[in-house]
Amino acid sequence: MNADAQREAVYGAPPEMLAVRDDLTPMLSQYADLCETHDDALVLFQVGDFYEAFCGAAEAVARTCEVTLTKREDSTGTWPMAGIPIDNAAGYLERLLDAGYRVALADQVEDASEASGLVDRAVTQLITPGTVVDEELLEAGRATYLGAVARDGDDYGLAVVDVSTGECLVTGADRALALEELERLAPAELVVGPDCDLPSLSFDPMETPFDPDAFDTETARETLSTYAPRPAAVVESTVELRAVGALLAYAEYAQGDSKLEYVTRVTRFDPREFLQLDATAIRSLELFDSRSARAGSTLFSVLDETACALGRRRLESWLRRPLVDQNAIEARLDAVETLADDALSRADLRDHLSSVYDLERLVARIARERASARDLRSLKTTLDRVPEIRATLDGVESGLLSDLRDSLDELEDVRDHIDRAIVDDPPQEITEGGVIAPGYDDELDDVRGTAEDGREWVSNLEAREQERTGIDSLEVGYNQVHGYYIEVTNPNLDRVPDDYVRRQTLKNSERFYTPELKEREDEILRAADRADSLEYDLFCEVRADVATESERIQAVADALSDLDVLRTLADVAVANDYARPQFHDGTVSGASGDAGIEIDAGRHPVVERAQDEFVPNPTSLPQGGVALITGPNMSGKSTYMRQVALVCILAQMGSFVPADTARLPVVDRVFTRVGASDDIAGGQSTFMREMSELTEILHNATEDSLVLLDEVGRGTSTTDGLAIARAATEFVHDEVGAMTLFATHYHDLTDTADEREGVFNLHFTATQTDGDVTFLHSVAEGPSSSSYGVEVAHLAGVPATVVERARRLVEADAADAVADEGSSTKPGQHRDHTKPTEQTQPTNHAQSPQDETLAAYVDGLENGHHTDGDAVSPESDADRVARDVADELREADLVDTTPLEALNLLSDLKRRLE
Ligand SMILES: Nc1ncnc2c1ncn2[C@@H]1O[C@H](COP(=O)(O)OP(=O)(O)OP(=O)(O)O)[C@@H](O)[C@H]1O
Repeated sequence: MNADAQREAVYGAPPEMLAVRDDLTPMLSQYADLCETHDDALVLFQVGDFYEAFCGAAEAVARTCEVTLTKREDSTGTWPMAGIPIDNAAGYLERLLDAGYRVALADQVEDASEASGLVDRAVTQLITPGTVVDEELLEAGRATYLGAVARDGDDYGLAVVDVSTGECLVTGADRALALEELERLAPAELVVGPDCDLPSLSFDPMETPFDPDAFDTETARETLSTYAPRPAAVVESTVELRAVGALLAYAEYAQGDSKLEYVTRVTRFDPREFLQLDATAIRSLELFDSRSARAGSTLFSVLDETACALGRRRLESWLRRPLVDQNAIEARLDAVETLADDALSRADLRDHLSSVYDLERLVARIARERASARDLRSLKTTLDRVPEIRATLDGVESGLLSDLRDSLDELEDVRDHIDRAIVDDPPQEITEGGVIAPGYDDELDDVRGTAEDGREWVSNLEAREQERTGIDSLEVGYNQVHGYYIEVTNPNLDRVPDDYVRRQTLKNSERFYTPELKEREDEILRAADRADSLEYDLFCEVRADVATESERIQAVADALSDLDVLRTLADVAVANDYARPQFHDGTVSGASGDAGIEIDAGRHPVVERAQDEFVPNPTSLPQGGVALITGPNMSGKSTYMRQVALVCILAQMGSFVPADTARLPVVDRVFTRVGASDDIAGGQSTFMREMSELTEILHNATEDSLVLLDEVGRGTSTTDGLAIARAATEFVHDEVGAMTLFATHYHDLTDTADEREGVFNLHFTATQTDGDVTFLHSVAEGPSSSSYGVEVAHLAGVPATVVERARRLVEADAADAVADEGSSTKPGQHRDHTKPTEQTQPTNHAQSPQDETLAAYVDGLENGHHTDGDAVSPESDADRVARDVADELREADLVDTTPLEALNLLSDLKRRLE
């Protein structure tokens, strides 16, 4: 049995109970019923202060939570049983979730003391990765999404909801785009509609089977209409409607079949309204997760100076979805600039925002009737900061900041209500009194007065009775079991008056009560009980009243989230010396002239923080330009390429950038094919993965895209790899026109620059002394002459004998190559590195408009010409190159040449000959 099957085996009613169903005790019968109606989860059944599970489920709970497996015995049998204490259930629930269980909490839904017979129980909450709402089980700064996908032919609908905050998003797209969006949102749990047929994803959501009828168009419309009166105004297609309808239906089911009152807005978005970043780009640019040894160093960690959880979640969402609307970007940049120039306001804002509670989750708890009196007070404390925050923003220049200021509703009515109703420092429990402030409710004040008078009477009793009896040691006390008593020590018992009634005998004393004391006691207890239940009712009323303002509070939360991010970006810009990026007018394709990427002294925001010194580098990548970047291993090629992409991403999320100046286009997508990594889980070899990522880029990149290619082709033989690299470079340049940075160790590729105007060479250099290489990390024009691979191997500690042998092999190979070229290559017979062999031809998918061009392109390469019709004349070129090489060899001064220089020269000559 696999793990899933093992878990599912304990869902549903235990077969051994079903076998004696009619004989079960009423309680176990109720348990079996609830297990049957919730047979997609492990039912935890409230019995007093514990959640209990029986039979197979008990064994699973005992094993997973490391609690004792006990048994419950009754007339119908002996049932294995395990229980977890409700008071600290969170830790145990987390273990069950981590082990992959779905858990249904069957709570007692009536007061056990008021129940006649069996206490009523119902499943109030399903706990699964996408439906958890308990603060302890949620990550503070990260949205936890529950998602649903629906399909209609080639169209997909995708919806997500964060049940802890009420954020609900829906979108629709073709398969590729929908999958990309799914990867970007990475819901923790996914309800998959009929026929969706999803591929394996790069994250690992729990896939939840749910009633396929929920995806039915009419059912979905009905579900959505309780959240949005006019569903048609929210979604743009039935497939979107089906996704969001099913999503909300499942979320309601998970919350004990109740409407999610705090989902006050369903927001539709179009993925094309954002800079598209697929999972590969997000991963390889290390936006959120670090793959390198510098664990924890990600772009997000560099940016995360947020003051509150609201800001942290918003920052994550801005970084995942940079904008493409230039006006919106500029509005954010204006706001960041305003705050960057105003250290005082920035500090004030930080101060205020750091005492802001997680309003979104508070509101959700309030609406779900799970908020405590402390939660209401936290809400009040947070709202108290709003006027101060507004005041900080008084007279700000930025349009966005003043809009945010205006949307900060001070919610005076809500604040005032909470302030009047709830005491300053309420207890955690809401059923035991002490929650409602004096003066809020007349009846409560009366009842409290009665109890108070009674207590006062009791507190004076001791003195009165001492005087009446003449027993100085007489004491009045109280205990939970016996209530109030008058205690007299044994030597004084003969002085006890007649109206004393014996209550309890101790070793050295006797305890008594008087009829009057009893009467007062009953009065006090009645009044205290009445006060507690009145307080509870009043508290629920206040909570319900506040819940009706959810939408207003959410709007404040929204504005505070944005503010915290803008303030954070300003802080980061100042602390790290970032500059405001300038955008060209319109996108690349819409502009003329200087439309490419121009960065002066750019830095990699994460690497620069991880080391003492960082060498800034310029970038000048014109529209449609392809930069081929060569240089030794470890010289900084990948860092350089990534820093360009990160600058673009930062700029489009509204952040300043690590550079002296940056003039940028608005790019529509950032594509990366960076580093060779196996996708064993996805069943792809390194090379297959590399090729499918390349295919993805060649199909989808546009002239507004930025493409990073790092060592494409290295997963196969040199000849094939080089051919693929060359064909891809030419295609990206000739057909796609995307701005491209291509790092390569194929030095032979660099001559593409001679053939195509938009292709140019950049290289990174290193100096070598006594066999050791020092990297300069600075980019320069033109191709590099050597990769210094053997020297880097030496630096990395490869044993000296191996390094020495490698060095000799390289020298011999270079010498052979020269000899080969001299003896066997005749003009017109040079090796054609551009010609892919059969098994490496890119597959013709013929799916996108670019496919046909791509296929034609590869055809062209095979037939020795290019699709752009530029006939090259290999023979005359070869003659010329051979002559130049011969001249250079003749002129070389071998006496003053170091072995490395000789090797470089050889490599260069060889490259040119080939
Ligand atoms: N501009 C820079 N200034 C200072 N250090 C740098 C710079 N660029 C890169 N480095 C350092 O050099 C290391 C190697 O850089 P990087 O991985 O970019 O090299 P590479 O040329 O892509 O190597 P390979 O070809 O082996 O993939 C980085 O981890 C970083 O520590």
